[in-house]
Amino acid sequence: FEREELFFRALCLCHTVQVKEDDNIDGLKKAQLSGRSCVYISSSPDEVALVEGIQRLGYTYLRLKDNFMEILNPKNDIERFELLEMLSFDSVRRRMSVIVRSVAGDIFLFCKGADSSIFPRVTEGKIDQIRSRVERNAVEGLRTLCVAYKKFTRKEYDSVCKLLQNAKLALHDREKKLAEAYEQIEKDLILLGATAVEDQLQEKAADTIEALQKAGIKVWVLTGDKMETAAATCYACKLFRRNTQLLELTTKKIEEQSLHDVLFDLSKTVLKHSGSLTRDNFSGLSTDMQDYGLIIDGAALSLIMKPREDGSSGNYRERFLEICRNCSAVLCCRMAPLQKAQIVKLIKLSKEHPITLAIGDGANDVSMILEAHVGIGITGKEGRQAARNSDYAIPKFKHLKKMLLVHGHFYYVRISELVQYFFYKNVCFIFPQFLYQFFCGFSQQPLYDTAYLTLYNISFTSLPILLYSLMEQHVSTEMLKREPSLYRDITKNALLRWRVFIYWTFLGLFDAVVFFFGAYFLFDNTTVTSNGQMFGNWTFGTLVFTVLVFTVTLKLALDTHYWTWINHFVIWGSLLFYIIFSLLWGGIIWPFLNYQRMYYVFMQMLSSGPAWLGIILLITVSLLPDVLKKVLCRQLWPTATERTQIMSRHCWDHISEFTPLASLKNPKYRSNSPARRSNSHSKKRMFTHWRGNDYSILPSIFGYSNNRCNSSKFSSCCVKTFVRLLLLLSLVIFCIT
Ligand SMILES: Nc1ncnc2c1ncn2[C@@H]1O[C@H](COP(=O)(O)OP(=O)(O)OP(=O)(O)O)[C@@H](O)[C@H]1O
Ligand SMILES: [Mg+2]
Repeated sequence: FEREELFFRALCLCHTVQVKEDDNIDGLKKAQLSGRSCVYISSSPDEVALVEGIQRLGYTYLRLKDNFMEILNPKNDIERFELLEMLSFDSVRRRMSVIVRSVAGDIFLFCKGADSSIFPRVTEGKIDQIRSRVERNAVEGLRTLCVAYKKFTRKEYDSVCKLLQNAKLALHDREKKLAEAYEQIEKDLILLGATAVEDQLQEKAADTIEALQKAGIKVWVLTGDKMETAAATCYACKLFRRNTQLLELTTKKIEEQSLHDVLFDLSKTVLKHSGSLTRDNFSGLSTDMQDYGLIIDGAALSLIMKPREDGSSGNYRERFLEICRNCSAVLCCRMAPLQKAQIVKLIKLSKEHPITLAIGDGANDVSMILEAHVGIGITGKEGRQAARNSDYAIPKFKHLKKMLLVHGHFYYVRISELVQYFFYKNVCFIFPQFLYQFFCGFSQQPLYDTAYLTLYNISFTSLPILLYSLMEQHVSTEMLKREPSLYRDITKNALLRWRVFIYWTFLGLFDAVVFFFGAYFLFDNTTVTSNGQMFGNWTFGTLVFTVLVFTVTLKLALDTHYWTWINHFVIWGSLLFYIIFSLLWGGIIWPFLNYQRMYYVFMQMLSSGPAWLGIILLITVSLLPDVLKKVLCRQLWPTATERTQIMSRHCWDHISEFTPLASLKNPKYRSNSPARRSNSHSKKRMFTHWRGNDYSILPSIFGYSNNRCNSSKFSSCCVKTFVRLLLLLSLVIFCIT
């Protein structure tokens, strides 16, 4: 064969592609019948691309059967090669080889792999020409591979066989021995040529990365690819921009200067510009500063990680991390899979202890996916290995945006409310019992009836928070997607800090004190109902419990922004259920109870005017501090999310004037919008379905809101009507009593 012909045969034979044989037509027939349309599958998309590409030049890989690889050449002859050995690909060696025997009896080794691993092994061929071509292709962002071959004599092949056999049968260090054998076999090659394959970015990759950066997430790219290719990809996905100054920490640089000097120079450069301003460490870039992008390769990384003789490797690592902290993006190229994991670990254990997320699609990403706090696998062309080892699997990279910025945000808010609300409602529940035992000296008797004790957490107050933790959307999905910076409001565990936790606990204690002493003073002054009956201890407990159930449920109603009919059903339903249960529990003589302590207690309590007044006043007083705090904080120090909430109501408010609002493009809103628009014309007001009561309802109830009241049609009206009714009722009762 000529070298050129050998090159094509090498591409046809040196791969792990399988031919999919469906419809009972094997590759051969299919190729002959229907103009060569075989379906190729492989875990490496590059190989599929190469085999398909070579097909266009007239060489069709047909199949591998009984250890014979068949190819159809441009003259329509079928050539058969016996596959003798396969030296499979791995990401450390970065190359693979096959040893085949032609019909004429010639034995060839075909090897293909990364330029960095092929060039040191070739001794012949147009080396310089091909090298410069490969460089040029890589700069354009193409994935390049080099192809080389070697011919074995019979004797040479026998010794190769023996070498491989020994390595394969070794009981100890088999991996190492195999690697050594491969190293010996794949040398003194003759360079045949190089290939370049375009690796297109997935759709919206650039958009996703931009959004992640705006959200304050620092993006690092870890790849096995060549530096030039990887840098071009980073430009294409806007990780590097035109004004990004690239800093290189590569083997080439380290060969010129020592590692120590390179690190020193780089840290001097990055610190010079950042000056006294401290960057937000691992959580993003500031726009007003010079942007730096760091490029580091695998060899340089292993030098940094290598412990020095004096045992002071920590020094280099720290300096490296210091440089990374001051760069807006970091690109790690020519990384072996374990190095990817090493990097993740290094960041994870750095002094800020940032939360790491690794996302990848190939088998070489598995180790870093396992190492990171959150591992995400993309199911795609490179098989399912990454997805199978991940915490979450997604079909496309672009889904990461919605997953983190929308669902991640929602679930964080939901979970944090769930956890703290649970503490809160149980503090409210338990603390009055302590007060009761302490002040009233009833060490044996509980404050609440057994049924109330049992049902408080499992039915009276369980469903509303459950629903909240599944459905709450404090801002709309569209808004979160459009404004990635809202994610910064919840970074660094903002909603589960000690400060917030202590606030909730204090709120619980305050409410408990209000319930108990409120009821206590009420009982001190009014111990007799209108018909002359005395109030007892059980009535006292029932009163406290009623206030408790209403307060904690209404507190959640006030926190809910996203109102659907299910929320209404569950929240008002829970309260209704409590009332109906209490009426039945005390209103009927239950045959299965030996004694009935609660008989007629609830009804008796409701028949007393002061009890009604007490209940309403206590609920209002216990809800008030939280409402006031929220209203004040919203007005004085609003977070970005709160500003968006306020803004979005304004948008709806003036929608008749500014109709082209982005969210109107969303079909969800579009379907509603005509009705809404006509509504807005008549009332000059726009109602939104969600964004129920973000504590601007309450100012509007009390008449001091500067936002025109335009909250959710149903929910806000319900809440407002409810509060107004309560106020009215308490006034009436107050007058009567
Ligand atoms: N099937 C293959 N045969 C020969 N060489 C390959 C093959 N696949 C990849 N290579 C070479 O080995 C290098 C490292 O591959 P590896 O799979 O570790 O990373 P990658 O695919 O380049 O990038 P990423 O880490 O983003 O998946 C590649 O850049 C390429 O040059
Ligand atoms: Mg790969």
